[in-house]
Amino acid sequence: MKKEPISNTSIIPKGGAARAEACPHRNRDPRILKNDRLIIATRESQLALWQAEHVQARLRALYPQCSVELLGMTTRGDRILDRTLSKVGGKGLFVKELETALQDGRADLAVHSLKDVPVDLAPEFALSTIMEREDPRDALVSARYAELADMPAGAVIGTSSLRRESQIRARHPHLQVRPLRGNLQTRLAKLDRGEYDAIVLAAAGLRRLGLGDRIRTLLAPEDSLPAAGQGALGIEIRADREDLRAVLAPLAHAATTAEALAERAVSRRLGGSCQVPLAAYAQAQGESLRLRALVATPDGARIVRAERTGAARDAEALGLAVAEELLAAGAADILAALG
Ligand SMILES: NCc1[nH]cc(CCC(=O)O)c1CC(=O)O
Repeated sequence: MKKEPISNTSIIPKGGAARAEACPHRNRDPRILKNDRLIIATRESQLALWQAEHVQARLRALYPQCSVELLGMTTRGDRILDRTLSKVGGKGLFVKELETALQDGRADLAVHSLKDVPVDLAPEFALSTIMEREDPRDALVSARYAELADMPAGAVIGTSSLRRESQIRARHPHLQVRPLRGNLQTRLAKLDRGEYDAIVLAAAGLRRLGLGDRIRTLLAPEDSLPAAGQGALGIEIRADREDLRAVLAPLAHAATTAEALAERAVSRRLGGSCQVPLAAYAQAQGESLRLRALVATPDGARIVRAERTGAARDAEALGLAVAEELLAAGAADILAALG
């Protein structure tokens, strides 16, 4: 296999000189944080930077004495722009370089779109914190069409997500689905150049970048069930950094955490690779959690769905139960056929 060049990294200067004081917790408990400086590893796409800066701002507000800086990195997933990611190795592509920075101590935490975090991390890493979710739905972006149902036969719709593609093909078999890659700005530019009649993107990314006005329609979960973790941010640390768990605890969001645990349990049980059109979407309401999931063939000819409501505190068990139901209802055959 060809060896990729090692990542180019840079400390991104932000908002003046770093302060050098010690970094106590609000309670001034010196055990809480060993260092006076926290470094956040992040990809350098605009969306990744927005997300890392969001975490940086939250941490600075919680710990004003502490210097919180970003370490920007380019991952393999960012460098491979010409191929559909599911064909070249899947989700780990966006995470690995950031994990290397955690491993060798160049960074303390990594901020990810939770959707891009593999369900099974290596044992030396931990998903310590799941933050409040943005709108988890998919969005239709188009200058020409307000609804998928308005698009005429042969119209071209862009997405490189097997999950989106199979659901579109199932309901709108007369449309042409063409691959669409690149960061958000690149994808929008391709649409604006007329390479597509419409594209489908996560609403969360568009909103975060102030591009919410590009959304024509939010797709209902019945039409485009979201991916596990879509719209949520996850913070990854080295599993042995107990000191950081308490530091990050105030950033966790209980309802999103329950939703994400249920959704990720479905992906884990079903093998969660990008090769399989798989969607899992949970909605917490008080103590209860409604979970919907599906597995499809890439052409959308078969879609197996399952839905259950359970207790939010048993989120992972709910995810497993829904996964078992999918398998029994035919997902096992679909997964076997995809190899
Ligand atoms: N797969 C890329 C990716 N990872 C996270 C987001 C959007 C933000 C989110 O879902 O949190 C996107 C873009 C997209 O799906 O349109």
